[in-house]
Amino acid sequence: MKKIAQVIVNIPTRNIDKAFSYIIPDHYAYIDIGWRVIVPFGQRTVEGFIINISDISERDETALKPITDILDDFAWFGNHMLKTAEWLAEYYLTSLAESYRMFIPGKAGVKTQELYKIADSVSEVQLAELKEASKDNDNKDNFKIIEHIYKKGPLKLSELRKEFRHTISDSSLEDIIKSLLRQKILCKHSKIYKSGLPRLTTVYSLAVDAATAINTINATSKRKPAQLRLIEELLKYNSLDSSQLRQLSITLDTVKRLVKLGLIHTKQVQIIRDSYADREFSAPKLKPTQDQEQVLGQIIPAILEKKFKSFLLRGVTGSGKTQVYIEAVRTARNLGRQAIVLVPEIALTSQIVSRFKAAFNNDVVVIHSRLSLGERYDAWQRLRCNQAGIVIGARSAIFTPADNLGLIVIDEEHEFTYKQEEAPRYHAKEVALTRAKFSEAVVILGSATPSVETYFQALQGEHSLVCLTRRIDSVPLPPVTVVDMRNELAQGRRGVISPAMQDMLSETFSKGEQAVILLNRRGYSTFIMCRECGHVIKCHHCDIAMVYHAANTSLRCHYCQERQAIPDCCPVCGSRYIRYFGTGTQKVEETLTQLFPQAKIARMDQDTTSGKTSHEKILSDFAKGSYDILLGTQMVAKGHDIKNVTAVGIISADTALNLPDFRAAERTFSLITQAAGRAGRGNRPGKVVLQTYNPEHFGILSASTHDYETFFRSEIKLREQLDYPPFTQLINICVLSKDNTEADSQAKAIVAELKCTLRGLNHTSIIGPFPAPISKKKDVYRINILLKTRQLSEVRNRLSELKLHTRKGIIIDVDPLNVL
Ligand SMILES: Nc1ncnc2c1ncn2[C@@H]1O[C@H](COP(=O)(O)OP(=O)(O)OP(=O)(O)O)[C@@H](O)[C@H]1O
Ligand SMILES: [Zn+2]
Repeated sequence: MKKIAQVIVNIPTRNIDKAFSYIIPDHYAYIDIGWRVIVPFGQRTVEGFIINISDISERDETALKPITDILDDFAWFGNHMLKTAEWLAEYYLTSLAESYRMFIPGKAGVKTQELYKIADSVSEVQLAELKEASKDNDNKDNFKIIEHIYKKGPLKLSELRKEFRHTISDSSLEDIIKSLLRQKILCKHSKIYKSGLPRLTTVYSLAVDAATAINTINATSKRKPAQLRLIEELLKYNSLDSSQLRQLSITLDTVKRLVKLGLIHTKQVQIIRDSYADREFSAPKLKPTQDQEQVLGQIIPAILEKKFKSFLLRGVTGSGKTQVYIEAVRTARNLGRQAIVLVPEIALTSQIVSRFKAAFNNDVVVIHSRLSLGERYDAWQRLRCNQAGIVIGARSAIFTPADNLGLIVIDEEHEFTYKQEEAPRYHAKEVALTRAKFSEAVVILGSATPSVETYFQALQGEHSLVCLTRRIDSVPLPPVTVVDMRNELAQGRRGVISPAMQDMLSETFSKGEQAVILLNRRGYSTFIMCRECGHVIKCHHCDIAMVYHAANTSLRCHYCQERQAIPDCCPVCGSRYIRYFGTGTQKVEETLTQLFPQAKIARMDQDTTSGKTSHEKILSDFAKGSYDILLGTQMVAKGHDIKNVTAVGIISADTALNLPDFRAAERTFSLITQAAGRAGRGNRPGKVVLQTYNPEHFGILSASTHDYETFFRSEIKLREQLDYPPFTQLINICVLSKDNTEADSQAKAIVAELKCTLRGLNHTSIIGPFPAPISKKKDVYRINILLKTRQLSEVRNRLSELKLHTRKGIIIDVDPLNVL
């Protein structure tokens, strides 16, 4: 009997949020839940995912349309992937399509192309009439277009543009097409292509034994030498593909002739693209230390048990967490299970990639943003056909279609990059924990500075806490000297580099060692403020301070790229004391060059790393010793392990403290601790100088002693007092509109609705509406409503009934990390 499939159609429209039913035709009777299919949807043909199958009723048989095609010859979604996708939509209040498509390379398995064709209802007679009418001048162009489409068949707009580029302007062409569509002479026709499919190549091999081949050639052929050589090569290599043939200078003609004679046969095989395939990696084989053994002693049994369990691995900087991950992954692989390793950013973490590659070779697949769609598809394909079992990638790699997942590692779990700031606004840690539950896998969350929420959960017993409290070989953590910049100023020292930092640097260079200097800003001097009236020059579109760029002496908005000239005087009070404020990397670079003319400086910030490989290149050149100083923004503080770095200078530790965000202290603590942790990782002691205007701040004090526990105890008290996460959970609702009053009234209306919906719920409050800290972005006004609750799932259920997330101009962010 025929069956019905419930299909989620993969179109990113938020107001369609349910599955649709289609008939499974007899020739696809074998397809099942989790398959990707192609279905008609309204006027269109789209990709869909089967999430359920049921029996057919008589009524369905006539009312429903059939599935038209399939995309793969296997079920793309395993059972736990389907469950994870369903959970994702529910938890983050996004549409089903938005969450299922996360598991597809490029988020879609098909590409659609709009074509224009003559409507079926148009008859020859009508065409003749139109031709007649076109003699009248006004309609000449119309008929030219009709005639062309009639002759050529369905065409793309770009093809029409090209054809008529000399005779009809683009805008009138579009007008004419619109009018012909209205008159129903033309109609739209969408054609779909399967995208990101396996790449195939033809492989040639002998179809008969060599003697037969040679005899046949000798008997029939004129161009014997080339043909005989081909047979010889085939005997040597067994089979050859076209690129190998090219290398051997054997022409396709020669091959074809022998195919025709039936001496050679051809086969299509899939080529799997792997951009790391030819690269060599090496790393010393390390025997786990006693501390690592002790931690692994808890993790490995859990992996062997094939049951869900999560660990928080808190290990000070340089304690050898990577080696723990490697041993854990080895255990999962020995069981034949797969592992996903998440890192904050591939470009900044090439060292961890190299270590895994050195340990596991081609069993590792690296997913990064530079992969083409096809390469991404192939990476996943290698996993499916068991050519590889370990995936390393940034947050989206958590959606890797691995069917037999045994372990998920999240390195530097505190990093904010694990949260996606566009729909679906998921946090990779939450997805990982959920996926691991469904697949009975182990999760390791690793960090020297775990997020306050994760550590709290671990103390509550949600994760098993395992610790590495010492660096490898008990190398001491570097001592931190705190310089109070207020004192410096009081003593008339206005330089960006304090004498203490200068001394540390000269000593470092005199020993041939290297330094990292961190500055949490970019630009020359970041913003421009009037010293008399305090006015700050802001972007007209985004309500955020414009950033000064010395390279082209202009001001630029980092949100919308708008440029402005630098004013001579304050636009508000007219004062001429409109001065550069703040310090940027370029200015620090200038100062360093003056102080240490011999030192070679590598600057790493968003300006110098816009090229594709520049992050990796700068870091690897620095690691090789081509530079003395690595200077830059946050990115210089992360993940690298360079033994010759013995000094770390932190120029201004306070910038993050001033952000309008309850996590400001946490961000500052973790940034300083991570940066300081880059120093002295080899056998030479490290040193850190930390400049600050807030030396009493508990975040800065505890970072200066690498003291996570103390930081956590102070921070968690504040969170409890203010009722912030982890004691509550937040949902941010942002209302967007180009019209300020409209945004305002809509926000007020939503608050009224929320009050009604959430009535009677304890420990739940509605804060706002208030303008977002960045109250305007790209000319769109933004108003926030913040929900704070201890009953997230109930609040989510009620919001889901309100269907807020399907409305236009509303962004819902569950567990937001950033409400700017
Ligand atoms: N068992 C071992 N024996 C010898 N050296 C080791 C061992 N394990 C790790 N190391 C070395 O210790 C150094 C620090 O390790 P790793 O980079 O993994 O630290 P980490 O804990 O990830 O630090 P961070 O959090 O600062 O990134 C590396 O150079 C690594 O090669
Ligand atoms: Zn702007």
